[in-house]
Amino acid sequence: MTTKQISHPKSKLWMAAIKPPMYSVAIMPIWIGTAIAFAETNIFNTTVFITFLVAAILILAWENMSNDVFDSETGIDKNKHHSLVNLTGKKSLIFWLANLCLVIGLLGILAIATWQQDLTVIIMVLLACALGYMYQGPPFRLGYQGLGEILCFFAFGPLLVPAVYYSQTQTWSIASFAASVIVGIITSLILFCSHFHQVKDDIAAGKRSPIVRLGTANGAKVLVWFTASIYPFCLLFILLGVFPVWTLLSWLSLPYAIKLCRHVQQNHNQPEKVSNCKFIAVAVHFWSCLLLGVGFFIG
Ligand SMILES: C/C(=C\COP(=O)(O)OP(=O)(O)O)CCC[C@H](C)CCC[C@H](C)CCCC(C)C
Ligand SMILES: O=C(O)C1=CC(=O)c2ccccc2C1=O
Repeated sequence: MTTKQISHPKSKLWMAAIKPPMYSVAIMPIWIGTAIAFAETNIFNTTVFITFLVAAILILAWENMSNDVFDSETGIDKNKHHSLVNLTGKKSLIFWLANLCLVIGLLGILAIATWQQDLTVIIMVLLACALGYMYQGPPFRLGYQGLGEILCFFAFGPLLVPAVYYSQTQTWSIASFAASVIVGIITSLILFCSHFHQVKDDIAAGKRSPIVRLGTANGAKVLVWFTASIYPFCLLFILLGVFPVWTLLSWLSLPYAIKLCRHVQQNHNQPEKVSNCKFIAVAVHFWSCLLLGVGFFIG
């Protein structure tokens, strides 16, 4: 009985620390880049697809583990019980595990570059990783200046999606750049949502997140505009003939987008209630990206 009572919250903390749903932000750009490549060229290289997928998951694991390590140094995570460093008490173990994930992930991308005899993909992924480091690592810590969303947009959007397309085809595509704008915006929205419940801790640690800068009420308004923007963007790309009409399927994610905006508007200043909004944003990301890729496939 006692073991059960203690072990349940502990396992919940571990799940919160590992955050499995968050890994869809690494998977979906690979899906979309590959779907566009297949739709436009009929090329699908399974080995490259699986290698990129596993590498992306490992690189995101590095980003998240090293985030807990770097945040433990600034004191911002002192109340975050689900930080891997706080959970294990072993900062250097987490640091080296993170680096191991990064090295294996980058070796996967290097393998793709070697098969292709072309450094383009590894250079683009290295640039994305550099942005990921600058978000949280010393001496930059740009996330503390409120610049994380811009880095996130470029890393997961215009760097990653065209890199995936290139890994399949060794050419460029306007559609992959257009799709990368949508993927970049939705991924940055997840990061934006993750700040609403942390205002107090962020201010105490000197982190000027966008929500600290704007206030939670204005942040909720900005969220609505950016969330809404992805749907007209999709329509615009269809009207311009860049996307097939079937990509309108991504509009089926609208109920999640509406749920997200309503939830944040109602609870923006109540940390316990708003804290789950980043997972609603993950659902918007998942469904809109999945259906966008399906639209390319059918189209
Ligand atoms: C670690 C990230 C957010 C956590 O932020 P925060 O410290 O506010 O959260 P906690 O409260 O949980 O401490 C994500 C940061 C994203 C970053 C700006 C860009 C990452 C780039 C990737 C490493 C590139 C990935 C490429 C790959 C998938 C091939
Ligand atoms: O823990 C988080 O809050 C986030 C983790 C993460 O990997 C990620 C990736 C891309 C955008 C946002 C986020 C997070 O917010």
